[in-house]
Amino acid sequence: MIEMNLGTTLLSLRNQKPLVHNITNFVVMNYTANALLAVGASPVMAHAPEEVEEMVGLAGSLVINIGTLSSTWVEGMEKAMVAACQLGKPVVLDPVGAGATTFRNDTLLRLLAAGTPSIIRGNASEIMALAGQQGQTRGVDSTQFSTEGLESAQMLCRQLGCVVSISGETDVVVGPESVAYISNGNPIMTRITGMGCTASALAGAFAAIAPNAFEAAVAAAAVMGVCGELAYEGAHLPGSFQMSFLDKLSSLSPAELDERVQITIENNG
Ligand SMILES: Nc1ncnc2c1ncn2[C@@H]1O[C@H](COP(=O)(O)OP(=O)(O)OP(=O)(O)O)[C@@H](O)[C@H]1O
Ligand SMILES: Cc1ncsc1CCO
Ligand SMILES: [Mg+2]
Repeated sequence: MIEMNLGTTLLSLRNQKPLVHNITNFVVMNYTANALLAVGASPVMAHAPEEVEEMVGLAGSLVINIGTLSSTWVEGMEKAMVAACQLGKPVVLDPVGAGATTFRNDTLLRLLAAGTPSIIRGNASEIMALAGQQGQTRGVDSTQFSTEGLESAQMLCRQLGCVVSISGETDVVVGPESVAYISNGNPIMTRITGMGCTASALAGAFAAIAPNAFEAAVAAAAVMGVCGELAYEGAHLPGSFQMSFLDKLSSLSPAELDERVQITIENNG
């Protein structure tokens, strides 16, 4: 069974301060950059096709989030994906709204043809839609429980050769050998936009420094969940919770993470 020391991984992130190149959506850009800074990483947002290849060269990892697409952005995402894969840099793909529109579905096919992400992180509806299962995607919020996406995630993991992380009440992280269940967090996290996008950005930060993609995805889910719980202790409404969550990302100690994380790891298959 896999041994993981998440506190040490968090410490390593803060010591190494990886540069995370984000091509993400207009809704969450500012919050995501602040979350990456708060946890101890260094964010850069850059989507122009003219510069993404150079930026990927500087970064420790790339996060592609398809939340608010346009044709020019897709061109930038595709170029960045190719460059990251050529350079061996980890890529996190957040398939926001997968299954909702033809444009999103076609874009995801294009990106997956351009390269293989290290981690795909989405909610259950998105992961099920990406796997070709008839999910019930309406927009960007899930209509399914995370555990309902397990088979889809296992299929994507096998077919694409990447880690698949499904967020929700329990976060389910599917790797080639193991499946991790992380049951921290608070339901208020669904009342604020962009918590999933933040989870993907953190997965990018951890992917830049962790020994493997599975550990990176687990660390991101654990930090999200534990900080969600800590933030809720002092802030019960969405506005103050959002600010408190950033504070907890920066004040969370490695020991606190190890103490509070609720994780079960099983063999995959
Ligand atoms: N019911 C819940 N209880 C506890 N934590 C939750 C719950 N639902 C979601 N979370 C946590 O909230 C974060 C975001 O997950 P969610 O599934 O809402 O992402 P998402 O749908 O992609 O969000 P968005 O698209 O708004 O960014 C994750 O860290 C997840 O663990
Ligand atoms: C609300 C919303 N719409 C497109 S992207 C986004 C942010 C959460 O995914
Ligand atoms: Mg999302």
